[in-house]
Amino acid sequence: MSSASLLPPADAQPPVRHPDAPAPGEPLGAHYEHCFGCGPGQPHGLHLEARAGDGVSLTAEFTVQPAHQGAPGLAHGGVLATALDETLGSLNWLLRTIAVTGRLETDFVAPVPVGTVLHLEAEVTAVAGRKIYSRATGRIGGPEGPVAVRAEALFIEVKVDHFTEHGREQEIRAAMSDPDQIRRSRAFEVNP
Ligand SMILES: CCCCCCCC(=O)SCCNC(=O)CCNC(=O)[C@H](O)C(C)(C)COP(=O)(O)OP(=O)(O)OC[C@H]1O[C@@H](n2cnc3c(N)ncnc32)[C@H](O)[C@@H]1OP(=O)(O)O
Repeated sequence: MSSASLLPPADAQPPVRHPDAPAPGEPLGAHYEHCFGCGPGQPHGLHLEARAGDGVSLTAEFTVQPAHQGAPGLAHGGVLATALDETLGSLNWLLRTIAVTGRLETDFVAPVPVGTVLHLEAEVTAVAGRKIYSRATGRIGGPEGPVAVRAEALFIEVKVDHFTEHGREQEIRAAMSDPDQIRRSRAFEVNP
């Protein structure tokens, strides 16, 4: 049961897939080398890999590593919430909207053992002004496997200044000076 702030208002609109969004089945790639959710440069990160789906939806996979434990042999709940947050956040790339998580509500349905491949699917359900409503499900072992986690979220559209004003200067400078234009833009999720 989600809280009232996650219910789209009456004037909400269906999401619109950006014409330049990656085709269904295409990997989205990491948006930032050092992102804990998807970055290849984080040794203990989730290394979550997302692929575009139809409309404003996607699928993602995350393999639970020993570094992600909470209890012996079981994934930490906060790590699972991170996987959901990352998956839901990646949807905004299909809208080409820069947005951050305002609210994330998670149901932990079943424990997730280390070694599990968590198969996630997510979709944007509605957009109302700067507010983007979305939901995700994570299943154990395969896309049709048993449900382990579910989430609903509200992302809020922001300007790139959100990152440049609040982030630490040394990382901002490094990301800004990346010669790869797409990587540089995606670090801040800016429309390249
Ligand atoms: C590919 C990328 C993958 C990335 C995946 C990971 C994504 C993340 O984890 S992002 C990091 C975590 N999130 C953050 O750090 C965000 C921190 N929070 C903030 O910076 C601000 O609170 C921010 C930007 C969300 C909203 O502030 P601001 O821009 O001043 O907007 P504000 O006017 O307060 O709110 C706008 C609307 O959203 C609503 N809203 C804002 N926050 C919430 C909330 N927590 N719950 C419900 N509604 C909210 C407001 O009620 C308001 O609604 P309305 O327009 O109907 O009045």
